[in-house]
Amino acid sequence: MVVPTPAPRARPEKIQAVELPVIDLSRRYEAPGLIVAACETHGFFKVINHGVPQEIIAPVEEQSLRFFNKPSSEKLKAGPMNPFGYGSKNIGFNGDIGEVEYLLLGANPNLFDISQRAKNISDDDPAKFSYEVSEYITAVRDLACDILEMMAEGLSLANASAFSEIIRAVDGDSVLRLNYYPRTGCAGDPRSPVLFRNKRREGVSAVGFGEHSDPQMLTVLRSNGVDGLQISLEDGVWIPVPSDPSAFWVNVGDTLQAMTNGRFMSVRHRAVTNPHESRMSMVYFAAPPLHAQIMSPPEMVTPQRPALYRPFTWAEYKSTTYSLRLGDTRLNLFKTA
Ligand SMILES: C=C1C[C@]23C[C@@]1(O)CC[C@H]2[C@@]12CC[C@H](O)[C@@](C)(C(=O)O1)[C@H]2[C@@H]3C(=O)O
Ligand SMILES: O=C(O)CCC(=O)C(=O)O
Ligand SMILES: [Fe+2]
Repeated sequence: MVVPTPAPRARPEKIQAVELPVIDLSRRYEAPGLIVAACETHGFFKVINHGVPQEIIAPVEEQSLRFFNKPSSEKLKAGPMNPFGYGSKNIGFNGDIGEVEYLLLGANPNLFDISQRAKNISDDDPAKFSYEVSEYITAVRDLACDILEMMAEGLSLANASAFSEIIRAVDGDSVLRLNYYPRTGCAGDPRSPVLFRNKRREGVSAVGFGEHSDPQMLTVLRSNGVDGLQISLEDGVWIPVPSDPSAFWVNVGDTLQAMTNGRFMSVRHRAVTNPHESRMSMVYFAAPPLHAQIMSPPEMVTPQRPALYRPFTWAEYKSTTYSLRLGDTRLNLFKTA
């Protein structure tokens, strides 16, 4: 007789409002120290006065929203997601699902994926859209590199470009992800993976993008003024991240955790939907080239703090990531002991 495995019981979870670190990048003298502190305690912070003009952000956000509002048959022309393109509900290739639609685009200006895809994303002027996306990617990449340089300064590294030069490499593997979370209008949809009551505003919420850490070095995220991102510093406790369209939220990825020998933490996070408004996020993942060796600068490893992870290439880390589930803690597989 086959004994059915009981369905796993949902872990009780708690929502906890916490004040999150805010770094004013116009206060250049204090930013490096504050960024390092935020990366050690939260792996996450908001940047204001970041210098990315609204004129660069708005066209990409508007065109992307227009794309997500198209009928499914049109959107599918920008797919399948392999490895880039349009995807709906399926996240990765190992059975993860969420209440999310997305466009995953290669963000290396030298291997520019968007120029080929733009015609299936923007029908009014694909060349213009491709140009606008490339402007956005350049701006957020420069912002990511500035932040990485401030991190190196805050950590007193001899090489101030130790982190940023990897992201600036001509063959970098960075990615732009445009996520669209329809409002949870379809309560009772049997495909919704997790549904729970939203206590703050009566209604039902679903998990749009499940709990995970980002595998790359640094993530630079903005959303369209609708809340939904949450971070977790403690198992089962979720901290809501208020949306601020004038700012960017930045998080440490697994690769930077490894390069700082565990001093910075790659924060676990997720995105939830709400019954009132749809949400869109634009997420830039700053990644090394495939062949890059991920190892700590010498100052990060001391007799008191021996190497926590063995050296590995980004190609090795990426293929491990893609062989696992979204929520898996893949960096543990690279520990020295
Ligand atoms: C289930 C998966 C989707 C993902 C690759 C993975 O196997 C595990 C990590 C996922 C993630 C999370 C951050 C980024 O959104 C992403 C593009 C990445 O690099 O790792 C996604 C991957 C994806 O959606 O393909
Ligand atoms: O949409 C969001 O706010 C989070 C998305 C995310 O974590 C991701 O794309 O990796
Ligand atoms: Fe993420």
